[in-house]
Amino acid sequence: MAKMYYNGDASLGYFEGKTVAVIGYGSQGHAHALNMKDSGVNVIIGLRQGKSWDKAAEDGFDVYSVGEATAKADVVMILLPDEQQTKVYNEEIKPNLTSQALMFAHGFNIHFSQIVPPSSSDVLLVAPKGPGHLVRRTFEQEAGVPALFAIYQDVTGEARELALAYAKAIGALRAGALETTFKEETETDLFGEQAVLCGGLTALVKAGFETLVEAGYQPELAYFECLHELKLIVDLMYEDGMAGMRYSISDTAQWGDFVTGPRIVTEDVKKEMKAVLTDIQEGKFAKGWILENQANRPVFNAINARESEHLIETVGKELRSMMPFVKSSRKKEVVGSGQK
Ligand SMILES: NC(=O)C1=CN([C@@H]2O[C@H](COP(=O)(O)OP(=O)(O)OC[C@H]3O[C@@H](n4cnc5c(N)ncnc54)[C@H](OP(=O)(O)O)[C@@H]3O)[C@@H](O)[C@H]2O)C=CC1
Ligand SMILES: CC[C@](O)(C(C)=O)C(=O)O
Repeated sequence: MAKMYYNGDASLGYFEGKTVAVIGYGSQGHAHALNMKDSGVNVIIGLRQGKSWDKAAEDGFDVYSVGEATAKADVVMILLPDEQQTKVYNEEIKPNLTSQALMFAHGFNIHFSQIVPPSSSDVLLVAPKGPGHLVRRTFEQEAGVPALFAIYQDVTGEARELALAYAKAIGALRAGALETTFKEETETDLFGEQAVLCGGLTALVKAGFETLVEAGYQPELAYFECLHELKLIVDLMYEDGMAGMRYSISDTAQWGDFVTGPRIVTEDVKKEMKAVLTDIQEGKFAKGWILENQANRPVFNAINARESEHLIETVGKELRSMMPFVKSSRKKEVVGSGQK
């Protein structure tokens, strides 16, 4: 088994007398900043004027422009949307860099050569394997979300100590961290979110919901069956693996799981997954996403509008409004682009 790193493998001593600038206060930004503050780290925030600025100030942080925060810090963690990082880096971060360590939560821009860092900075990533709002929520519950860390450039000889200290400060070492490379983190993260966690999952849920509704079943029932219960099933897998989930479900369900699952996710689906991975590895996906942003997101916006009007969303909104115990990260956090 690969070496895993836990709280005992890291020291927060790295941060003594140092300041960390968190650039961006969205999904990941607010979680890293608040968790680090609660861990005793001196954190400042770099932003443009707007909703996130107001929220970070309300949360008690000293907030500066991106350039000012960079200049004041020893460590700069870039938690801007991937597609905006290059411009902000070139215009506001780079001119203020002396020898600050430069950090990322995803390797996209370094791996695909959109950001070329100076040779004077340590360059590393700490990438939580979970949404930012859960990075914060689990931290508050004395738990954590696991993370990957990778060193791209180690000028000071302290980059690894920083990576582990940072992972500890945001609570990731309560769950465990694994060392990787920028290439491996970037390619696997893009694959996971496209093929399984976001793209694969939403397509599967929608297909199930549409199949039931088109066959004349009630949309509310289809929502409970294909979306709501998914969380309850995944919770069991999160707690005890697939065997744990299968322990809790009926034997009838387990038999259906065994004989029908492979009819849904066929060898053809796996073949397509391999093609998706190849597109990622060859930079085709990255190029498409970069160009889509340069064109002002015509395709992204069209699909986003269409998706938000899907029956599963309107029915789900209505049903969830009757379940006040269902936690919503959006109710508390209105900042960030919400695109990731
Ligand atoms: N979302 C997630 O859970 C995960 C994200 N990551 C990585 O973390 C990084 C951050 O992503 P995420 O947290 O989703 O981002 P969000 O879209 O949630 O937040 C982005 C933040 O950046 C600010 N911002 C945007 N543009 C600018 C700008 N031009 N100047 C200054 N501030 C700006 C936004 O402020 P404003 O309110 O002004 O728009 C907002 O505070 C990415 O590299 C992503 O890949 C990694 C793991 C999981
Ligand atoms: C699954 C999406 C993710 O990769 C994540 C929350 O880890 C992201 O980039 O947002």
